Amino acid sequence: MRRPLLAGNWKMHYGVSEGVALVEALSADLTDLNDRDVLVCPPFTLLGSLAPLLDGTAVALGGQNMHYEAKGAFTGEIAPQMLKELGCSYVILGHSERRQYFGETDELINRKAHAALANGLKPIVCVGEVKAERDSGQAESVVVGQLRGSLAGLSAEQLRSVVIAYEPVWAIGTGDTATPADAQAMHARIRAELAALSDQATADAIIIQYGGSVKPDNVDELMAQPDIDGALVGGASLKAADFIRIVRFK
Ligand SMILES: O=C[C@H](O)COP(=O)(O)O
Repeated sequence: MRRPLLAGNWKMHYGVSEGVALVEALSADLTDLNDRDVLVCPPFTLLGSLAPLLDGTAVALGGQNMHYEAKGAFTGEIAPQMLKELGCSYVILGHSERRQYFGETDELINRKAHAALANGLKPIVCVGEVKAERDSGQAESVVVGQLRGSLAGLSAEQLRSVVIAYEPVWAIGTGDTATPADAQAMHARIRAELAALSDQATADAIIIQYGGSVKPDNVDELMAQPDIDGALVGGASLKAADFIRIVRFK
């Protein structure tokens, strides 16, 4: 009943010509998808060039971050409606790189989540523990705390438009993936927490993506887990053939 969402987070990679070539390859191939959703989140500077190319295709467009205010003196920031105007339907919020390098807190991510929903953008709210937290047995409590903080004050109806991305930080860009069993266990814990924050029917409707070194050779096993509903893909989303294979998980 949940429709898988395969998303590519390009992070700070590619200029316009490389981005155009990548989305042309993706949209030319991914024409026959009727049981899954596909999303690319390029740098802000590419959105205006890529939006017209993706219009009418199966590939949706998203931002990698945004500010929660509608406008104002916030040098270097992007407002929700600026993403909407450029054709974005999703926005990644609270990616671990935003938390780690730019000091984003659950409280800030929560403000952004409310602003995204108020502006008709589906937030992909990222959570995940660092290695030391996993090694000391704190992974679940860290992730639950991030969920409670980032999703505070959202109604059940709003939660149905939220996507959660569980990304263990130690698995990002390292080639080290959580085992399918460990990932499934955390996804089930996340879903239980979503039910506690709303109700079971709402929790059962929410897409929970896994992220962290998802590749063509491990996607099938991850996607076979009952609570893994998609992937947030970094490195492997930069190559058309790899991302297409991930989207076409079996
Ligand atoms: O947003 C994507 C994640 O940070 C995963 O990145 P990765 O696939 O390069 O490990």
